Amino acid sequence: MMSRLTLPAPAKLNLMLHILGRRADGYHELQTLFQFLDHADELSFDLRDDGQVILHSDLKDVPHESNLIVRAARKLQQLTGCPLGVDIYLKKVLPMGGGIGGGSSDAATTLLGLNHLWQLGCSEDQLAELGLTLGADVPVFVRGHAAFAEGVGEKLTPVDPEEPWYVVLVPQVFVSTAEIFSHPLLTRNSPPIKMRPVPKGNSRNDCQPVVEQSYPEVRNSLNLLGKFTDARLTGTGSCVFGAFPSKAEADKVLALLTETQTGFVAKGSNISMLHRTLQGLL
Ligand SMILES: C[C@](O)(CO)[C@H](O)COP(=O)(O)OP(=O)(O)OC[C@H]1O[C@@H](n2ccc(N)nc2=O)[C@H](O)[C@@H]1O
Ligand SMILES: Nc1ncnc2c1ncn2[C@@H]1O[C@H](COP(=O)(O)OP(=O)(O)OP(=O)(O)O)[C@@H](O)[C@H]1O
Repeated sequence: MMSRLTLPAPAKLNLMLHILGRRADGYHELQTLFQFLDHADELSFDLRDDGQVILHSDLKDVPHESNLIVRAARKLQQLTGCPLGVDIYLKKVLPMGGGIGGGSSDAATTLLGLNHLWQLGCSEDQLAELGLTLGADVPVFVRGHAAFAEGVGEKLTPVDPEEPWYVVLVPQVFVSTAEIFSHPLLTRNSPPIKMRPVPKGNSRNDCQPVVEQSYPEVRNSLNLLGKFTDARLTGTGSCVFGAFPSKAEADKVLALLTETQTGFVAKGSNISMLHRTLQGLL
């Protein structure tokens, strides 16, 4: 009998995000740079032999069957014909609708975790392809390496940017990704850039102007963090981040902002916590 498997589902940042155009199906062509954070949800998997997938979580707003964790597990059963089931326990740490990819990361951790628990032997390519059907951000979490992404986010080139400490502020608003991508004023015609070398400094997120305009809380957080360092939106928000050379400096800045802001400090990492944990199991 295999014991319980516990794995992290870390957050990501989009260090830059350019929108190049819109495809016929409404999805947008992007260029973005993904890096992981050492800050994560935690998922535990207990094997069941009756084929049932049961998620135990305190997430009240997401119905069981539409949770990306359950959807990922079911898709994996369908792909492989696996007769086994699982009890999954979710400890939610990452803010939802924050642009740090919590739901997508949970899905990826479920795919890799169940591939291990159910001993399916699926390749990373297969899991990344399946992941893309769950969300544009899932493949990078399946791969687990910081990357330039093109296409809708699925064409990944691994890269190794610096790994600073980040202050991430979490404005208390929910930003809908679909709403931002359908905004009439969104920039959709950025020229493609050369993805190498890794662009440094003054890069931008094309979603930021429309998000700032629609959500004054986000603009406020950007202004506050911007007093200390270059501050930017991740994904479609609401979270904003800034880099610092040490944990001590990041902690100091967060402490100065805690009166009005919610946030956390986390190290950037080019190999995701999930993959570091899985490597430790082998
Ligand atoms: C903004 C990013 O977080 C950057 O990493 C991702 O591109 C969004 O990834 P995600 O949350 O996994 O997005 P999905 O769940 O696939 O899509 C949510 C909605 O965002 C829009 N969407 C998303 C990704 C993309 N490249 N173009 C889009 O237009 C679509 O309207 C879609 O209905
Ligand atoms: N396991 C899950 N955790 C969080 N959200 C989930 C989960 N499953 C489904 N969802 C749904 O997905 C929505 C987006 O959640 P998520 O936390 O991934 O947002 P996000 O950080 O903005 O993601 P992204 O950066 O990919 O745009 C939630 O509002 C919720 O309805």
